[in-house]
Amino acid sequence: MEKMTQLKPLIEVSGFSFDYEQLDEPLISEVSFTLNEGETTLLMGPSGSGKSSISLCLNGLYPDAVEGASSGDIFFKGQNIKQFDKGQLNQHIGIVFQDPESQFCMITVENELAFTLENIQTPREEIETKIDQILESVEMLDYKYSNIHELSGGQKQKIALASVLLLEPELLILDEPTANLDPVSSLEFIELIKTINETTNKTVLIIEHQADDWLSFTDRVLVLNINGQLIANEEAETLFNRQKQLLENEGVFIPKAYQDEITHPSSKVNHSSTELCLTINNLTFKRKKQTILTNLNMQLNKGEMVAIVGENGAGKSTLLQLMAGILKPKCGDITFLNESLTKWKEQELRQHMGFVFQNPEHQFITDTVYDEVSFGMRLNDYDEKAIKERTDNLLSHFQLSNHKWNNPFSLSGGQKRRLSVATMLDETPDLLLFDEPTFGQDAKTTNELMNIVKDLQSRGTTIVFVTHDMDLVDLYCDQVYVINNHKLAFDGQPHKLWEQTELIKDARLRLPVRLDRVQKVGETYDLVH
Ligand SMILES: Nc1ncnc2c1ncn2[C@@H]1O[C@H](COP(=O)(O)OP(=O)(O)OP(=O)(O)O)[C@@H](O)[C@H]1O
Ligand SMILES: Nc1ncnc2c1ncn2[C@@H]1O[C@H](COP(=O)(O)OP(=O)(O)OP(=O)(O)O)[C@@H](O)[C@H]1O
Repeated sequence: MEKMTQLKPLIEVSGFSFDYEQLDEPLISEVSFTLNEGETTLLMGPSGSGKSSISLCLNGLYPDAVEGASSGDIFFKGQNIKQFDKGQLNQHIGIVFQDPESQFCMITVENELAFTLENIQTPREEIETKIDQILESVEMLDYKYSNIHELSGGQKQKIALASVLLLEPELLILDEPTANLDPVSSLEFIELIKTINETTNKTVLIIEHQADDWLSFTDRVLVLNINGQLIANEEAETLFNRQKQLLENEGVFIPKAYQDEITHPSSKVNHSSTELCLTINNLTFKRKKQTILTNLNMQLNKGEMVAIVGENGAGKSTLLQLMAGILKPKCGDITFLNESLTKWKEQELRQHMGFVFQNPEHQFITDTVYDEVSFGMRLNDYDEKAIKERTDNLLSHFQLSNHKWNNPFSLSGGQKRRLSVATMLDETPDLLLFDEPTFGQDAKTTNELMNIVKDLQSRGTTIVFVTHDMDLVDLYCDQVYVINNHKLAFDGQPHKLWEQTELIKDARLRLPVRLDRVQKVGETYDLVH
């Protein structure tokens, strides 16, 4: 891509440090870098390294909005950001937060977008057209009058982006923007950002754990390490070719095009028995008048690991909540361990079944990370010594020991996800339902999380997870279910699904990387096995 020959700095960060009062060590340590006008920069680093925090410092929201302090300087177009009025920088530097829910103020999609436009004094007669145009560009026009809180996770993410794009900021910061998008929406989203970057010369900063799909228009990659130091600031090609080991040690995902080996699922061990764990018979589910699922039948065996996949809004989370007994079907029946879900007592059901919500915050109920993990053990009357031992063990497994006494809401996105999983492991459940288990995780924590899940599976737990990550399905699952057009469109082993070209297209999925044609720097090779 042709970029401007004369690089003009938009943001200059100079010897910048930042710390939260709550943390023992400074989070960001004397970092310096420049974001030039029109450039696209990727910011990578392990979970908890401070990526979201530094991006909130760039638009002046932090340190004022939190109990924290900074030193060093940040300049926007040559002017120190301390000299800008509060709120003024927001119009120049737009952030799409990691958790899109946290940025909504209004109830409906239309009102949310109108509110944004009113705030920047858009003439009344232009508002409707601008809303329609932006919704069209993120393929959400059909949801203009919807209640935002009734949208699926991926749909919320698209509305959050639309809202920030309306501000026409000069710097667009996207914090893990595709984490909840289905594979095709994710590629389309990246294409949209690429077009915006190319046609409007907007500067873009993307925070992502998996860089693969962004590389075609990334100018530079910045990498923070867990001590908040900037350990890389260079072009992707040199970085991933020359610094692979360093990045791997930090837990950073190496893009597939730069990996020597692509993991093949041959090592998968099948732990499933022929005994049934959960059965769904003729399930049909509607929300208000909208049909979500029609006539679904499923049988999950004990010790099986299965994935539910499908496009955004297909009904995956709804299905998971039905399996957990959180939603009740009006038509059809769900049987868990040979007993209809309607007959289970709530407390007993929760002892046998774990549920990890799509948004981890929805399940936090205490004030400290330690209490959150030990909560279930207390309900089950464990003695204090056993509680302490098991809780400390889980915290260490999930790399949360340093945050033991912190408030769960103050954790980073990846840490919140790990905590939400840890809270479900106070006992070995018969069934563990996960909504997007690995989103927001770096390479190391993804591996560790999946190892913990595999270990549970080997002890007989049936694992069901909703995911948009086809590599995860390929590597770990015995069975995969595809929800498409309200129906169960596929039920079988992952390698059989990869043969269903039409369905993959129709359900907006993609092939796992080992089966995709991979562009390895300088050569093209076909990895179809
Ligand atoms: N408001 C806060 N108060 C105290 N500590 C915080 C607060 N927000 C974040 N932290 C801590 O700061 C560290 C960095 O968090 P941040 O969200 O910036 O990380 P990140 O690199 O974006 O992580 P992830 O990849 O998991 O999203 C974490 O250890 C987190 O617990
Ligand atoms: N609380 C709710 N009230 C009404 N409708 C809802 C509610 N939650 C979800 N929906 C709608 O139900 C449909 C299915 O949503 P669901 O969250 O199950 O989809 P999903 O497949 O998990 O999507 P994603 O991949 O985007 O998370 C969507 O069209 C959504 O708008």
